[in-house]
Amino acid sequence: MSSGAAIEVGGARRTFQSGIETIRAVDGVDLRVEVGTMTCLYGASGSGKTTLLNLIAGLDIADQGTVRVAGRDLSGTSEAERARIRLHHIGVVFQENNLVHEFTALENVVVPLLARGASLSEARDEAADQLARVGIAELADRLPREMSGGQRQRVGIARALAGGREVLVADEPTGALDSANSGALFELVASLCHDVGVAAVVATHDPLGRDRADVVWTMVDGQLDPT
Ligand SMILES: Nc1ncnc2c1ncn2[C@@H]1O[C@H](COP(=O)(O)OP(=O)(O)OP(=O)(O)O)[C@@H](O)[C@H]1O
Repeated sequence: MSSGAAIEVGGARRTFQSGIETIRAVDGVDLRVEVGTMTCLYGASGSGKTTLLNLIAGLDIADQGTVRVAGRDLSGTSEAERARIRLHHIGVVFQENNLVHEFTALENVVVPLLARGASLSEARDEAADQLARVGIAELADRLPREMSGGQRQRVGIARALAGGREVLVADEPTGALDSANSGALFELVASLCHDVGVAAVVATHDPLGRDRADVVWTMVDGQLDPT
């Protein structure tokens, strides 16, 4: 397995203007996430976790500093270019899994593979492999509403990593799960990092996530404190 940094954030700042108030949501963050490791961002509500994850996922751009993900510098890139980088390298999972309700588990995972140019049969084969990797091969033909919250999040992770994306960005992925399902989901993310070489950064309030992570940072007022 290769080593090195999958994510390198240097001196990143993101401010928001709210009336006359300037909010420093991310205030000079340096963060390095190695290939094959899980990093947990812990911290109170409003401390800046989502804003930082959005910078790493290329959903937003830093006002200052650099954000390099999978060897690409996201600063100064257009939205279209960042969408292309996400399609190939960065999978994103949210608290609400954003699955397409009318599609089966397999079809949800097929979608990004088709967008990357795979044929339908290649995409179906790979999607089945991805579902097996997250432990729900037998649920391939179920609709999201026919699955538990934990199973739906597993489909979300399979979709996020489909096509060999090497970086996983997860924002409160267990926010809607009970503790048994949360523990199992964090365990899955850790094993994808350690066994497959994914680099994951996970924002959570859940101590179970902190327990599974290789590296834990606490975010306070837009800054990172080592834990
Ligand atoms: N688009 C925006 N416009 C103005 N302020 C924003 C915007 N996005 C975030 N903020 C502010 O930036 C700060 C950090 O918010 P952020 O959502 O990153 O925190 P968080 O740690 O993810 O919180 P939570 O755990 O509740 O999701 C907060 O003060 C928030 O109100």
